Amino acid sequence: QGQKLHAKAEDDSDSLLDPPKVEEKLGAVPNGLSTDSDVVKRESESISRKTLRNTAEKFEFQAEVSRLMDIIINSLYSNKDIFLRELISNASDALDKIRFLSLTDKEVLGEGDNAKLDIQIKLDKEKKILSIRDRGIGMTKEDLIKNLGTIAKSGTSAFVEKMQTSGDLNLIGQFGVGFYSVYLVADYVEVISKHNEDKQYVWESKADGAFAISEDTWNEPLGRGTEIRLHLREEAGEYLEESKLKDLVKKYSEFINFPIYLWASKEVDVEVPADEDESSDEAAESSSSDDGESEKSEDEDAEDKPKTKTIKETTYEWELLNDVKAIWLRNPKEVTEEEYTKFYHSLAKDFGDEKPLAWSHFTAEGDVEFKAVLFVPPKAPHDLYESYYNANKANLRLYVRRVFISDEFDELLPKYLNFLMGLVDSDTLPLNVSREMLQQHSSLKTIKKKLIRKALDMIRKIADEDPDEANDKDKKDVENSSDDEKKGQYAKFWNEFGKSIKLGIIEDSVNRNRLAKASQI
Ligand SMILES: Nc1ncnc2c1ncn2[C@@H]1O[C@H](COP(=O)(O)OP(=O)(O)OP(=O)(O)O)[C@@H](O)[C@H]1O
Repeated sequence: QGQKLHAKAEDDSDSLLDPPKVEEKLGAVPNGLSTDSDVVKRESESISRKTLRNTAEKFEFQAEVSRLMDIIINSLYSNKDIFLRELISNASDALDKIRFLSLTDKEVLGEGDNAKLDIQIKLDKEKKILSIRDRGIGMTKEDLIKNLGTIAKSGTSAFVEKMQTSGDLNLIGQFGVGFYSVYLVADYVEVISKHNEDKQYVWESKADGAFAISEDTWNEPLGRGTEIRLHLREEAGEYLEESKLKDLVKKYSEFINFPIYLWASKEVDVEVPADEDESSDEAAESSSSDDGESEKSEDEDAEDKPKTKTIKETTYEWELLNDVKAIWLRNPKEVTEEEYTKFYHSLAKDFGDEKPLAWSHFTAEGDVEFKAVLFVPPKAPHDLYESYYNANKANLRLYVRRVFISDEFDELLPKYLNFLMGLVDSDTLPLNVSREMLQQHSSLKTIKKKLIRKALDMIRKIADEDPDEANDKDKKDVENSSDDEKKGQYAKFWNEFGKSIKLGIIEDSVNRNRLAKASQI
């Protein structure tokens, strides 16, 4: 549980929070404010700034989280881009969660804009603020306290340790602490969040060991969801460039299943009156003179002079940055090796250079219909055997008719195959039932059976295609395959996952023979 330092820490809160000036905060309001409402907002904010300082609750980060943040803040790691990928991935998870809840309770989505399940990125060049907003599930005050600082996840210390040896921050998402990567580029971060069951709150921290939470009475109401505002460090100015953000979204967030928009500038040609100043002066005069002739003389003017001219004007609009496409719905023949590799990286949150050792993309037909993509990762996850008997360790994402349901269904694969990554999307399973009911659905057994068969075939194929394993007759049909690439793959597989196959031989009597074949090394 987080340690609350001061409930009413007026004196200290200045140094901790040092909230941006009134104008700064206004500058970051996502949809812009009209001049009229500016005044009202300014007023309400200057009141609430006091409230913020008076009522801000301060918390200390859990020790491991603090260490992690120190490492990130002081990191010389050059690939700072990864923070955006982590934030978008969190936004997408939050959207998946609310969409899932809406299957059994439509009301949770609300109406109008609230029901739009998208991600919005906005820049404020002047104030150097980058904000990412989603209309996902949002966080209650309690969630903010727990999730962003006080409860360290099991991956936190594992990641801190890993960082000390490898220094590779790229792996952060795999350890479940991706959020903190924001401090690679920002020195002050605000998380504004609204959950259906709570008020709107602001979490803020300068990564100096503490964070603060206040009820949000000054920002625009979010309706539902979360907005993360990054007050960028001086040297992180590149993230205020639209082109940079567009490239990053393309590179890292290709497989996000929700639209990602950027509030992007656009030069447009606008027709304006040729000599605007003059004519408006005249118009002003004529309207004030209020004599019957004024209209007539304006018309005469307009006939003599060119009426309009074209000027360039900058306008802003939401630009869609991604194709919301589900790779698993495509014909496997049309998906390239590179696309599978990238898809694997995004599923596994593993953004190294390594390709998966194998994959299988198939459609099952018959009583139970589903599509699936399975991957054998190039490396075993850091905690594969540590948590072998724990539930909720499955790495398969279950979708029903393209809607993400859960990645904690251990009914889909036996434990010994938990090292596989991938997803299953079924049209046969019902959409509008609770997770518990789904878990008991009879189709799951059939899905599981087929997945195991396909998984074992895929593993068998690693051996069959590996020239190093060429002591049996099936090798002829793979002679033409890219031998070099396949060479040594099976030994690599065995090294990483051999223990799982051995456990399978003990645990899965039905597939014992198949498993024995897969372990012919
Ligand atoms: N945009 C968001 N909306 C709702 N909850 C969020 C959001 N961002 C973060 N969270 C919450 O904060 C937690 C911590 O996020 P963090 O990125 O550190 O870890 P993670 O999302 O669990 O793992 P990963 O880094 O692998 O995505 C999340 O598990 C989630 O509960």
